[in-house]
Amino acid sequence: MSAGVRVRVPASSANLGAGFDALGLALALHDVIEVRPHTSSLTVLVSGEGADDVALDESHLVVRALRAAVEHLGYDPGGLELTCANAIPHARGLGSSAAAIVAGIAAGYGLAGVELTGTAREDALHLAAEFEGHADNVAASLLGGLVLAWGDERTGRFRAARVEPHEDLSPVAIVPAERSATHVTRGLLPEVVPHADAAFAVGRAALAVQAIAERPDLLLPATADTLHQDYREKAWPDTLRVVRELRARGVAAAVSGAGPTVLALTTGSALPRAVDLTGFTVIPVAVDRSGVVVTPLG
Ligand SMILES: Nc1ncnc2c1ncn2[C@@H]1O[C@H](COP(=O)(O)OP(=O)(O)OP(=O)(O)O)[C@@H](O)[C@H]1O
Ligand SMILES: N[C@@H](CCO)C(=O)O
Repeated sequence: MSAGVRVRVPASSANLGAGFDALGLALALHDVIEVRPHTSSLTVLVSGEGADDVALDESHLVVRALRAAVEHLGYDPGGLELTCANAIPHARGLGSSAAAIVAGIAAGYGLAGVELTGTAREDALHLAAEFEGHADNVAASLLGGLVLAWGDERTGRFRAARVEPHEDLSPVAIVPAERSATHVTRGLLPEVVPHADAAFAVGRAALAVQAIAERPDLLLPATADTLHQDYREKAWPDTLRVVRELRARGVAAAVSGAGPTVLALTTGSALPRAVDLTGFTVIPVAVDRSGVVVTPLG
């Protein structure tokens, strides 16, 4: 029987401008969970982010994802002790829910002795994306680097491709204290957008892949958006002010995921002092290139 597993999972920033629900970048800010066999059915201990407010029972997001994974694999892990050391801020647009889901699924695979490679990894991605509702953040947390995510209209399955980001890329997360729930700001989006806005977004999202992988000099035009940021402005007006002021000064800034964090994609230069960042915490954060890592406990 497995002595348990340790799982390290990265944060992520989705959209990256116009790549709504399609592009994601893994960030080197990690939650670490450990899962061990236990005599009682379930014990959950949480430290760090969310310690005061997440559920400590079967409804805990990591537990729900782990249960879904072992059920999918036909494995019964018995009683479990889960400890979570969380560093990813919750409800700020840094993919905390996706990281929790990927951590739970990876732990389930680890307990069942199934390596997250090949078709097992493809299955895990689909399972995680079904949980989250879209694949951009979960793909980044699973695979690391830059990810391009899509749903296959033939099979109904979520898929993702990984691209290696340029070595000079230096993301900066500009994180406000306020939270914003993704399901709330998704509710602010329109059913349809003008064709010209869709055409603009297609070009910029495609450009974003090239800029992040090969051409950091193109990051500013590559991170312009017409699909979601303005529609969500009333949820976080100060976030959009910061995005606009940074962009006006040549910094490739976009709303991170569903906000309210601002992601600046720099090549190491300092942020302009003229932009008022009062109330925000500035966190330079490297690209995570490895994705989720599962280690057996001895
Ligand atoms: N490590 C975790 N353990 C348990 N629950 C979590 C964890 N991380 C996130 N959650 C749950 O997910 C919620 C946040 O999810 P939400 O999708 O709104 O934001 P996010 O994932 O941080 O940001 P975004 O999706 O915009 O990148 C938290 O309020 C909490 O209920
Ligand atoms: N693409 C998602 C990312 C946040 O989960 C959104 O913007 O709603």
